[in-house]
Amino acid sequence: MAKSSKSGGFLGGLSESRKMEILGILVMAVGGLIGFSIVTYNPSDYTLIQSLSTDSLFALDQGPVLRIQNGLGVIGAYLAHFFVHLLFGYMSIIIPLIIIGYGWLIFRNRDISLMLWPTAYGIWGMVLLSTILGWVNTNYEWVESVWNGSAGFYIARVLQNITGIGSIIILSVLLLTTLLALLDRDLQHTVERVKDWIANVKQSYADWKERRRQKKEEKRKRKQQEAEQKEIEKQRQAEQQMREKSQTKEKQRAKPQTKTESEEEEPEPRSIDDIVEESQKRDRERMRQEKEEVKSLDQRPRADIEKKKIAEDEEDDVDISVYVGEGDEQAGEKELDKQNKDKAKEVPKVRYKFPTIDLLDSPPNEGNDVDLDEIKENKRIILDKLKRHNIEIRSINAIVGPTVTLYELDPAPDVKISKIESYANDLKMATAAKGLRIMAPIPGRSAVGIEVPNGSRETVFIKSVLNTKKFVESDFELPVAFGKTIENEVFMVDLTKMPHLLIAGATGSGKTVGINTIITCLLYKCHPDDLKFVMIDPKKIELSLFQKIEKHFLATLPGAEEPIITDTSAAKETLESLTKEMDERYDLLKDGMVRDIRAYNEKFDNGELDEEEGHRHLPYIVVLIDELADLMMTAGKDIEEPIARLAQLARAVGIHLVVATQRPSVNVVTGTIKANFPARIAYQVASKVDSRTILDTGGADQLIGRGDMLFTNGGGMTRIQNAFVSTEEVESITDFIGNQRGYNNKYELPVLEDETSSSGDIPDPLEDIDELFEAAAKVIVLHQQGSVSLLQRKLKIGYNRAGRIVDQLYNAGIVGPYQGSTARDVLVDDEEELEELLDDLEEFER
Ligand SMILES: Nc1ncnc2c1ncn2[C@@H]1O[C@H](COP(=O)(O)OP(=O)(O)OP(=O)(O)O)[C@@H](O)[C@H]1O
Repeated sequence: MAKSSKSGGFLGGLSESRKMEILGILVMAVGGLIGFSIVTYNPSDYTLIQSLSTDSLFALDQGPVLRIQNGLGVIGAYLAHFFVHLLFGYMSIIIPLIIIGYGWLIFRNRDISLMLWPTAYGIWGMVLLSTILGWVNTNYEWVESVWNGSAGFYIARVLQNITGIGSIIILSVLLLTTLLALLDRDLQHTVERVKDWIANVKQSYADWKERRRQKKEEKRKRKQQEAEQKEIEKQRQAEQQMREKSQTKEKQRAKPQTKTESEEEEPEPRSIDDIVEESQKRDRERMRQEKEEVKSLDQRPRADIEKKKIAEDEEDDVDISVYVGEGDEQAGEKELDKQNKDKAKEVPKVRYKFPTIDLLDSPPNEGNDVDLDEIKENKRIILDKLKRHNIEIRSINAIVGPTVTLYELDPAPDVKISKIESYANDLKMATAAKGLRIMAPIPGRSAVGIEVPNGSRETVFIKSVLNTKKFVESDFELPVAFGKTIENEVFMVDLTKMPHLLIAGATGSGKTVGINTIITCLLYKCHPDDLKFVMIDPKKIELSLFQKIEKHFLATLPGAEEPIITDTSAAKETLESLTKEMDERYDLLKDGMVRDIRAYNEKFDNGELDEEEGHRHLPYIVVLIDELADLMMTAGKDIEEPIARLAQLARAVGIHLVVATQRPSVNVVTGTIKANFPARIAYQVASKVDSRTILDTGGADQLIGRGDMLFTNGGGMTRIQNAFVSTEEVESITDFIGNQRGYNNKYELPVLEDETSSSGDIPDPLEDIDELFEAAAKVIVLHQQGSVSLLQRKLKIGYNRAGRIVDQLYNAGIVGPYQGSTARDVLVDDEEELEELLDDLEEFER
C-alpha cells in the first residue's frame, strides 16, 4: 500500500504528456529488444539453454552462458525460439516493428488507432509470407525453416491438405491482391494505370517502328538519289565525250565551211526581249483561259460555286436547279492523330497524348439523301402562293443543306422584293414548315432566299467535321469548327479572332452541345501547355464531364474546392482573378516589349525572356460560362463588370470568353455585355424580341432547334447546323486525357488581394516592417505603378510577401487603396518626395 502510494507520488509529479513519453520509450524499447533477439536468432541456442541449470546463470564462471549466441542472451534465446521457431520464422520481425510503431505513437502523444491498419496489414503480411515460404519449404526445401517458422509451415501444410496444388494459386492471388492494396487502395485505378502503361509501351514501340521505317525510307531515298545523281553524271560525261568527238570530227571534215553550217544547226541565240515577249504571250493566253473558265461558272460567292448540281426540273415555265454542296475533302483516317503526335513531341516538358480520332463516332451514312419530290412540292407551293399575290418568279435554285433547303428565287425585274417578306406567314402555312426563314433579299444579291426545313434532317457528326483537311491542316491558334453550312462546308473560325463569343438559345436548342463542340475542337488541336479552360457552370451539370481534364486543361483559383465553378461568389472571384491575370499578362507583354501573346510566347520560347524575372509561357485561357442568366440574377454588376473588362481588353493577352444564356433578355445580355461581344451565336429562341436581343435582328425565332444556329461576327449572318458531339464521346475524350498523368501543379489564377486586410486600417502602420520596404517603395515610385506583381518580379519575392509590402506601403501613404483588379495609384511622384517621406517615417518610428 505504502509502496504504491509512493510510486503514485513519484509519477503524480509528472505531467500527463511526460508520462506518455516515458511509456512510449518503454514500449519502443521492448519492441527493439524483441527485434534484436529475432535478428540474432541461432537455432543451437535453444538446445544449449535447455542444458543449462539455474545455478549456471548465477555462477561466476560464465562458460556455458557465453556460448549462447543470441544478442539478448538467455532471454533472447527464449524469445527468439518462440517467435522464430514456433511462430512465423524471421517474418515475426513484423511483431516488434508493430510494437515500436505503437511506442512511437504513444511517445508522440498521438492517437494509437492510427496503427490499426498497419497492424492488420503487418500481421496479415507476416502470416501470408511465412505460409508461402512454408509451402515452398514443404514442397521443395529451397528455403530454411527459420524463414517460415513452425506456424507458417503448419498453415501451409493444412492448406495444401485441403486445396492440393491449388493452394499455391490461392496464396499467389492473396499475395498479389495484398500488394496491390498496399500500393494503391483503388484497384480499379491500378488496373487503369497498368492498362495505361501497356498502352504507353505499345505506343512507344509503334513510335520506334515508325521512326525506324522513316529512317529506312530516308536511307533508301538517299541511296536512290545518289544512284540517280551518278547516272546523270555518267550521262553528262558520255554526252560531253560524244560532243567533243563530233566537234573534232566536224572540224577535221570541213574546215572552210564551218561557220555557216554550225550557224544552221545550233538554235539561234535568243535575246532577253524575245524571252520576255514569249512569256507575256503565254501569260495572256493563260489569263484568257482562266477568264473563260470563270465565265462558265456561277458568278456567286465561292461557297456557292462548289455546290454540285444534281437535278433540273422544267415541268412548268419556271426552272429549278437543285444543288448539294460537295462538302470538304476528308483527311486521311490517321492524319490528325499523326499531326498531333508530332505536336506533342514538341513540348517535352509533359508527356501528353492528344485524343485520337477513333474516340469519335463515325457517321452512319455519307451525306444526306436529297428528297427531290419534297423539293418539287415546295417549289410548287412557293410559286403557287406568290403567283396569287402577282409575284412572278423567273427561276429557282434549291440548295440542299443538312437541315434546311435554301430556295433562291430570282424574281421578275418589276417585283418589289420586300413585298415577298410580308407573305412569310402565308408561305409558312402553305409549306406547313415549322421554321421558315425569308431573306428578302439575300444580302448582297438581288435574289430572295427562303429556307425551308428538310423533312428528314441530317445529323452532322463531329468526326465528319474534325476529320476534314480544312480542320486538320488549319493553322488557327484556337480553331473551332462549329458544323456545316447550307453548302455542306465546314464552318470554321479562330476563337482568337472573334475574340469573344456570346451564345443564346432556348432550353433544349443545343447550346450545351454547341459548347461541347467548341471544347472538343480545341482539345483535338491544342496542347495543354497552350490552352487552359476556366469553366463556370451555375447549372452544375452541363460541364461536370470536364472535371476529368482538370490536371491538364483547367485553370482555377489556388485552393479552389471544385475545378468547375458552380457557385456565384466563386464565379465572381474567379472572374476578378482573371482580370488580375490579364493585368499581369499585360505587364509581362510590356516588359517583353511585344504586342500580343503570340509574339510574347515566341520570344519566351526562343529564350529571349528571363524566367527569373517572372516571365513564363502563357497559355490561352478560354473562359466558358454556361448560363450567364443565373449569375446576372444573383450578382448583377459584380459579374457584369469583370466580364465587360475582360471582353474589352483580354484579347491581346490570350483570354477569350464564351458566354451562353438561355434567357437573352436585356437584363442578362446587357448593353455593356453586348457591346463587347461582336461574335454571337443564336440557337432557336422563343420570340423575335429574343432574337433581336442577341442578333440585333429577327431570324433566330425561326430556327428549328437541335443545333440549328445562326452565326454572326458583326457582318453577315450564316446559318449552320451545329456538329453533334454526344455525352459518350465527351466521356471517352475526357477519360483519354484524364487517365494521363498531367501536370504536377495545376494552372493557378492569381490570388486576389484580401479586401479587408488590404483596404482596412491596420493599427500600427510600421509594425513588422519588411526589410525590402524601402526597395519596394523605390520600385513602385520609379514605375509609378502600385502592383503586387511588379514587386514580385522586380524584387523576386513571393506573392504573399509582395502583397504584405503593398499593404505597408498603403499604410505609409505611398500607394492608394485597393482598387480590385487594377493596380493601386502611386501617391508619391518622385524619389525626392519619397526620401522625405521615408525620413519622416523613421522619425515617427523613433
Ligand atoms: N447539333 C446537334 N445535332 C443533333 N441533335 C442535337 C444537336 N444539338 C442538340 N441536339 C439535341 O438536342 C438536345 C438538347 O440539346 P442541349 O442539351 O445542348 O440543349 P441546351 O440548349 O443546352 O438545353 P438546356 O439549356 O436545357 O441545357 C440534345 O440532347 C440532343 O438530342
